[in-house]
Amino acid sequence: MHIRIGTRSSRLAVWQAEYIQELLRRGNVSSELIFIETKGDVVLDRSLSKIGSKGVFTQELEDQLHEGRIDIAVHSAKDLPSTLPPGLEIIAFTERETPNDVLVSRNKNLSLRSGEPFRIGTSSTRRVAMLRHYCPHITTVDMRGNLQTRIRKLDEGQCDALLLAYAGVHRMEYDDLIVEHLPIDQFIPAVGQGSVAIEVATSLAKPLRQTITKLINHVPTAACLQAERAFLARLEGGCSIPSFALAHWTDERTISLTGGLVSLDGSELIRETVSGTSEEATHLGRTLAGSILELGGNAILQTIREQL
Ligand SMILES: NCc1[nH]cc(CCC(=O)O)c1CC(=O)O
Repeated sequence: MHIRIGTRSSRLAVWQAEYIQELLRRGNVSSELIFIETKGDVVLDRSLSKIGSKGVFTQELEDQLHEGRIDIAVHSAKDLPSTLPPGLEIIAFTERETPNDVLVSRNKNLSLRSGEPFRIGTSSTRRVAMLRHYCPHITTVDMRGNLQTRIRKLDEGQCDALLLAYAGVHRMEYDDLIVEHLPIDQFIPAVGQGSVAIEVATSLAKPLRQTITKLINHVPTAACLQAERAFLARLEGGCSIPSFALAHWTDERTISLTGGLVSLDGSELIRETVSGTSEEATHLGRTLAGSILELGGNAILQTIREQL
């Protein structure tokens, strides 16, 4: 068995693809990497919400899946839209890395808790809105590009710190630059943060599919992501809306899902927690989205759509 893996060529994408190669190798499955550029890699002068929220980092890989030039596409689960195009599906999610966000800086004394004003580089609508909500003394600077590019911009003095997913910072071995771990009960991450997803064409041969799922899929993570992604799908939002959700799997096969929405100006933050069995994961996500929309989420989304 040999698998052609499609991946973007940023260092984080390659780390993820090589991690998948290693999981396959443990099951004696050989593989090769095929590098594919996406719009998100090429267009760096516009914010993601302006390029068009859906599939910015996934479209070109999906085209290659459809054409049968690659067997699987590897993505950060966070970058995958909540609804996939017809003919494609996700068959595995890797075990999730610690999901929180971290503050990255050359200045060890910086802290969001101190109340001191400083500038944070980020292009995430969620992070900007959450900072406005929890830390109004902070200024944000719009900043696109992969991790290496952002750290270069930090070093050039375009900002004093970056707000990033721990998963990516750790995988790129920038742990030394972490000056603060953000509290997970306030700064709830984006749906899927910290897990790697495997996307395939629904036509992929069954034995291949079963082997991949067996070697790569982490059942508790997959159940959590199913709940989180159902939440996101119901909000019909990609990365351009400031939504957040994180599910926890407890040993009794129970999932607890916390998530919500924050208005772009940070003035309103709506969040709720629901729990149920892992079999009801999709239902949990939809239920959470329903109550968030009712509790004021509809109005927040309406305002955002008018501004985009
Ligand atoms: N939006 C880009 C992106 N997609 C996945 C990660 C980090 C790794 C992960 O969450 O799997 C990042 C960078 C970041 O948000 O800091």
